[in-house]
Amino acid sequence: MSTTLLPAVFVIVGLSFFYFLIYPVLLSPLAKIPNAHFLSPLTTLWIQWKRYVQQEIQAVDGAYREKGLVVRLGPNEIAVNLMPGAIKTIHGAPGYDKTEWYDFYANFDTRNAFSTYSFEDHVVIRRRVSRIYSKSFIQTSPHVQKILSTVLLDRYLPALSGGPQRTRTLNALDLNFSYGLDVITAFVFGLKHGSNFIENIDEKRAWLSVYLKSHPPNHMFWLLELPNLTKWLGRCGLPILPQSYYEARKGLADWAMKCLTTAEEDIPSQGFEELPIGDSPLLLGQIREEMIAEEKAKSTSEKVSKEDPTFLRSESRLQLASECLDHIRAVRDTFGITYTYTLYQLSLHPEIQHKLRQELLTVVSKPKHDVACDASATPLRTLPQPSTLESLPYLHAVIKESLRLRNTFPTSNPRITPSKNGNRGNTEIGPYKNIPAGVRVVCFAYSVQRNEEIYKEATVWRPERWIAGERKESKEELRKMEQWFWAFGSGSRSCIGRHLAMEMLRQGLAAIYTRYSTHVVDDSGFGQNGNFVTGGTSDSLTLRFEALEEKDGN
Ligand code: HEM
Repeated sequence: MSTTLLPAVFVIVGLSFFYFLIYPVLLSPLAKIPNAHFLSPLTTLWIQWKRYVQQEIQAVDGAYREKGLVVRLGPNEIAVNLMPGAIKTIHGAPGYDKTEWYDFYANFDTRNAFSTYSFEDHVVIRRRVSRIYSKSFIQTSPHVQKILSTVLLDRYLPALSGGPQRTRTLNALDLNFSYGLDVITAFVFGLKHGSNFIENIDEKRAWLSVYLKSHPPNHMFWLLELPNLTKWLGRCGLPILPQSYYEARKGLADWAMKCLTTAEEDIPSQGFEELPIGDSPLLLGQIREEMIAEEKAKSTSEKVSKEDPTFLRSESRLQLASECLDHIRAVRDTFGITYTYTLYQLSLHPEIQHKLRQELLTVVSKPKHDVACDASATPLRTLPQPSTLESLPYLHAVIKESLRLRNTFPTSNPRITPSKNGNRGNTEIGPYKNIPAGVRVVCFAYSVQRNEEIYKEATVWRPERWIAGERKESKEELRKMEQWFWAFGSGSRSCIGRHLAMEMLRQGLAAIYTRYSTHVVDDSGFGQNGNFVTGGTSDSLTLRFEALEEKDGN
């Protein structure tokens, strides 16, 4: 080597040594944070490997237990399990933006509320839909009530009907996926254009199979963690993802666009809520009207008219479709699993099931002769009042406890520390100060809601912990439990569908437990492997539904 090059080599080696070793290990503000693994300050290899083998939550949860509630996962990444301050700031304060991790959730290559990066862009999209997801709308809209009563009373209960034997054994997970999807697709497109997966089982199987191929569990690591590398390798002829993934994504997008177009054609000029009750495409119609108003405000042309379905510029239509499909995905990935988990726990705890039934029967009269024993009987046409169900403490406790232990958001939903508004380098997370901009932060509801200091016997499903007069916990302990409850996230990017989800959970449980008792037949396919049930083809929970006798539960 020429001697003139030697100094340059020394400088490069020295700088590399400083940049890759001395700075991250000793000088970075993150160096004060305990390392989840000894490699963490140097490389992301350890945590990325855990993600690759689908052990991320277990690895991070283990690190919290050993090292404390804030741990360092990589040179520029930390995990936080500190409520309420730290997590509610990370998931709530402006500036904690999203990253390319969310690119996967952009449908039609177009961002929606969930996948927008910045707080500012998100506010605009979220504002469009907040009215129809508000609690008052969900609980009073005749359209929502009609959707729920159609799906529950005309489809779900008949599916449980055991005929003269009065008993039916079935895969509850499968049925509950259909319940969630039938409700949300009707909420998005109207009953007329939504799915009827409960009754059309083959159609449901085909849809779920396409869905799973478009969210391939064994390839999610590449899609979420390394989206750019994955794309680039694909372009270079080294595809990581199977061809079936691309076909399924296209299939799902085509399905959503077809539903959207046919539902849109039915929207009358007076407005989407003028359609027959239940047929109104609430989500699609609401976003569309908001977008049209926004475009009208921007447009100089007088031709702007909502009667013209081609009015929305193509990019707005893609945004509309992207949003609609995202809400369907959000339900597919959460609701059916949480609801099934609730039925599972109630089936494992007959005494709690009995208490719940007694409470429900104080406000809902037990149907004397209905679909529970005779599918041809005229079903009851109405559901209990939403506000009445909401006031039942035992029902509330059962749901809350189930959401605590299986809220089914098994992903890290990362955010980055802010770089704007003079915050550069001044971010504080728990006891750690001067956290630089652009640090990736992950938090898991799994760990938040299993903190033994907050929830006694945290891994035990015990609804009583939430009930005044029945709990062992003091008022102060209850206040803390409420503070740490994080099933729907927090801040402006928290779950927009929480009131709909709660309504579906309450009405679903009331419909079942005033008519049936449930019993576990086979739970070997339901989350027994320590991982989350994400609805793979082999996941199942077989329950037996036994119609109640006249004397039962009273
Ligand atoms: C048990 C049921 C559900 C659970 C546990 C749940 C949980 C969550 C959580 C934790 C988030 C926040 C993610 C983050 O911080 O990045 C979220 C976001 C979201 N959820 Fe839910 N969810 C449920 C049901 C629903 C339902 C029924 C809908 C819609 C109809 C829905 C629609 C959404 C949407 C659109 C977002 C993104 C919101 C935004 O970015 O503004 N979810 N959900």
